[in-house]
Amino acid sequence: MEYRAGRVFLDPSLPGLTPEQRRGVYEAMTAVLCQIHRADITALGLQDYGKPGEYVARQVHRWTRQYRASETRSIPAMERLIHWFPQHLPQTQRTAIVHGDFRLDNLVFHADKPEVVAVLDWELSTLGDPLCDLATSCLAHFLPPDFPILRGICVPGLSSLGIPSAEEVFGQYSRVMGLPDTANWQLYMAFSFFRVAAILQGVYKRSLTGQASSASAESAGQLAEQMADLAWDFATKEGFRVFKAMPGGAGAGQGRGPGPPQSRGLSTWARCGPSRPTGARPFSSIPPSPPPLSEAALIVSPAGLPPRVQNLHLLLERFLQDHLLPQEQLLRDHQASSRCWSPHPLIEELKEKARQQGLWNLFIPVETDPDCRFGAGLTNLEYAHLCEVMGRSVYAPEVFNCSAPDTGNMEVLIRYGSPQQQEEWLHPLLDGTIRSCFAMTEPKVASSDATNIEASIRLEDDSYIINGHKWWTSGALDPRCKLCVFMGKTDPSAPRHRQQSMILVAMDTPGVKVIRPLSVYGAEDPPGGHAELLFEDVRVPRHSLLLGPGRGFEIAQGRLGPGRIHHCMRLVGQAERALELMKDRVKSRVAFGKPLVEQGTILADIARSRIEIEQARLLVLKTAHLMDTVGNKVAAPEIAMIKVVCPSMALRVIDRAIQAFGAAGLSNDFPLAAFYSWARALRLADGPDEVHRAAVAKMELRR
Ligand SMILES: Cc1cc2nc3c(=O)[nH]c(=O)nc-3n(C[C@H](O)[C@H](O)[C@H](O)COP(=O)(O)OP(=O)(O)OC[C@H]3O[C@@H](n4cnc5c(N)ncnc54)[C@H](O)[C@@H]3O)c2cc1C
Repeated sequence: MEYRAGRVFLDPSLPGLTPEQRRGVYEAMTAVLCQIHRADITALGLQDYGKPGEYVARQVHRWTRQYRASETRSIPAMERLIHWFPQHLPQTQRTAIVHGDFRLDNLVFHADKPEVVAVLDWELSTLGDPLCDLATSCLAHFLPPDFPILRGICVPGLSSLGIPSAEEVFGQYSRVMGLPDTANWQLYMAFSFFRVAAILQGVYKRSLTGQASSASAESAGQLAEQMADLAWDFATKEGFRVFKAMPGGAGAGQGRGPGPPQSRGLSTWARCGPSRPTGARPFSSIPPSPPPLSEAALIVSPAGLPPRVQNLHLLLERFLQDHLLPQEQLLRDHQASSRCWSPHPLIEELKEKARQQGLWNLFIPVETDPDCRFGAGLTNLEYAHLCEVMGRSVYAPEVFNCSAPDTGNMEVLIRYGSPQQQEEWLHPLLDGTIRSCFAMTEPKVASSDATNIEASIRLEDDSYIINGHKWWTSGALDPRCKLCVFMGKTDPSAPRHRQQSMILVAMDTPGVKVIRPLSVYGAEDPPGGHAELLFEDVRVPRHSLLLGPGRGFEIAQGRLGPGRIHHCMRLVGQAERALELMKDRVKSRVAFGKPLVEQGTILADIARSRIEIEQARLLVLKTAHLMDTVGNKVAAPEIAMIKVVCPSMALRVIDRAIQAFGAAGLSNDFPLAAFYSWARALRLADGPDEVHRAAVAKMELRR
């Protein structure tokens, strides 16, 4: 050993470096690992440095033993892994010097150049399978930034930071080492996380016996389970790869066989990095009718989500718990104060925090944004679980830049906006620096039938002149609202569904007048509100029209599908929170000599609520799954069904919670009253129940 001066990077996201410098650092890391693995053991006289061969098998055995010795309860994923590994050991293993703990913070870098000058911490080094080191070097790729024992870089948009994805790291390694491929890398990731889980379980056991005492030691038990789940997720992907490679395996494709039946992990992996193979999710070749739902295809619990999404789920839950729910009363009080029409500064602070954690623009479906240019590349099904968490607080969607009507407007701009429209409006919306509204409904006509809309959009020279009377334009009163997506008629003589167009109107254009805020059960929902607006000879440039004249319905269809399901996902979350509040309340209040929870009617109400939430959630998840696999058009019956089911379900659950709370349930001291009025509004907003039921019946009769 010798003294070497240089830099040690403790934060793997490498703050303060440019994307090129970050890439350079990660490439140097893999390059030095190749150098270590190339070392000639015999020439160095290190033949006895460890046992040759069977390294992974021995390691699995060793960590299984360690785990068993510190087991405090059964961790299902550990049991599955212990059974799985011996049957899936690598067929061929090279032997090299293995560092044993090869991580970025164990390297010293040159002061100016992306070059490793020293490798530290060799205490676990031995002879073994070098791919284990490579997998260890990629652990951070699958952990969130605030993971307690190892800072992670599992955030959306990793490639924009310049950091190569784990897949790219494995690719670089196999190129430099001249290996044919490292197709079984997921096995090595599974092993690495298995080892981390076993270590954490050991820490947890020591905390129980008083040998290790800190808050993080106590939480190690929970983390051990999470790591085991992550390991199992990689194991299932590896199992699926082997299954596909077996004669008849891939072609059979029926989800039956020795491997797990779904490739969800593979597609998730493909979406994580910039090198997502084109055609990995063949949307265009999807059959037109819904395929049978296999058990694994429909992930009904967050525990079944791919690791990256599980992490987002965990981060969201923690964010709500730590930062948002404790501040809700403050925000409610602000909304009831005389300053209510100015957004509370806390919201902007929380937005910044959420953004730093990668909890930002998660709503954009991978189908709309296959290269993850704007969002996190989640499927609707994955987002359903995350959006449900956001539904727990009425303030959450805005904090994560996932709130209506901005989400619908952003999706419209991604799908149909010209580069100029995207530059002007989409980017500030994605950044959360402005907000927007959507003006379709009019007071003078029954707007549940959008063909009734009377507002006019008339071409004059190089401008469109807009005239119309709108109401219930949500969000229009927010001082940050700069854009209105306006629906009106460009050609009243065209066929019924070709008369309407959508056009982008800057809110400060002369002629846009706010008449008043409308109220829902007396509440004006500041600072966005629901505005009655007058558009009088509003002149906007010709290029503000979206997609083209007469294409308003086409855009509305693209806009409303995802928007509707997002409302439903959030309503499931609202209902969950209402039930949770109800359970806490009835355990702590005593009436007529016993806790309320012991009253039969209360028990029946709790049971009814649980049953109804589960039913609604399953239908929401099925709808999301269909949207992912067969598209919004084929999923139209389910989209209409959930739009009817969820608001009514939430209303019943929230109403029972309010009843159990007594008068307090109606007050501003709890979120229940706001939940109730919003759920009620959603029986109308985005189309009344009757219209959706009529659509379901029509489609049913056509079947
Ligand atoms: C809180 C809130 C926020 C909103 N935000 C927006 C927004 O941001 N932008 C926007 O443009 N609009 C918004 N809306 C308006 C909403 O979309 C409309 O209220 C809705 O489409 C119904 O239109 P309407 O109010 O004109 O009702 P109408 O069309 O007059 O219908 C009235 C009733 O008639 C019945 N009905 C209608 N059709 C049928 C049928 N086929 N069969 C049987 N019965 C039927 C239903 O009971 C319906 O509720 C919002 C509404 C609310 C409450």
